[in-house]
Amino acid sequence: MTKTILKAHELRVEFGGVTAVDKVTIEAHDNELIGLIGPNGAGKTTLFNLLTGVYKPTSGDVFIDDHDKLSQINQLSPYKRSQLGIARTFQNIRLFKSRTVIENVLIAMTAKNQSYPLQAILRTPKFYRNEAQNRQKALSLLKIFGMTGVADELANTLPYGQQRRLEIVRALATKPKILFLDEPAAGMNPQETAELTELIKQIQIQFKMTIVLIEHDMKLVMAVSERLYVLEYGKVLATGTPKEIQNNPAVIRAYLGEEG
Ligand SMILES: Nc1ncnc2c1ncn2[C@@H]1O[C@H](COP(=O)(O)OP(=O)(O)OP(=O)(O)O)[C@@H](O)[C@H]1O
Repeated sequence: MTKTILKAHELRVEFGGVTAVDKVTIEAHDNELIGLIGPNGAGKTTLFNLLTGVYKPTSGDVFIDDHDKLSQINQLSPYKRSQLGIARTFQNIRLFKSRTVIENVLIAMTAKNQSYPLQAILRTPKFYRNEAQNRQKALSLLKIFGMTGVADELANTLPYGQQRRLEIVRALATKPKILFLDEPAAGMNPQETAELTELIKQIQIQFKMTIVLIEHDMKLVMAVSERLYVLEYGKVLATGTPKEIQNNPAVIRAYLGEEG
């Protein structure tokens, strides 16, 4: 039986007079890769912000799996949601640019552990033990992504494609059960996009997590998604497999305009 990991029920948010997300109901299952597509301004990023806690809904609910039952998380902060297993990357890269690659991963790992700052201040033996273990864990994560060679480089010296890759590694370092990727291919060249496509497939196989992906690059999104939701004017216009969506006349019209 497929287990629901994340659910939005009739989710709605208004900014002034604009309803950016309008009664959206979606579901993501265990180990499923969901693509979220739609024309510019359709409400994709706003929906991500509602699901990850940046915005609170005007109405409707967000649920996440918590020990095998769905728990309503409408009022939880992004930090609390990350403790429940939600991680994300952003459209604009948000790395600690003047920190090294491995420091970026370590910061993400320890951010979830509330007792860590106290251990760090007191410099307990446990702190040193954890430090060494975390470094090892960070290095093995970086190894999976072919980044051990740059572990001690400053994040802002990496080429663009690798910075995006590091953002994903950093999100994975929090051991999420659901990963939100907001336009991970934005600004990438075709070679980097092809590498990213393989990377996303590999993450899903190796980490067995639920992934929700916003992406404008149709080749990428169609290659990796098992199921798609199409948003238009803040509403769900269609849902289905990539093949069903590509052949859906309403979706084709939404992308091409009335004459399409
Ligand atoms: N904080 C905000 N205040 C006011 N309006 C907003 C805010 N955030 C988003 N909007 C509006 O909500 C609508 C949906 O925007 P959103 O950025 O979610 O779309 P999108 O599908 O992610 O677009 P894109 O593909 O261009 O990134 C737009 O009309 C946008 O102008």
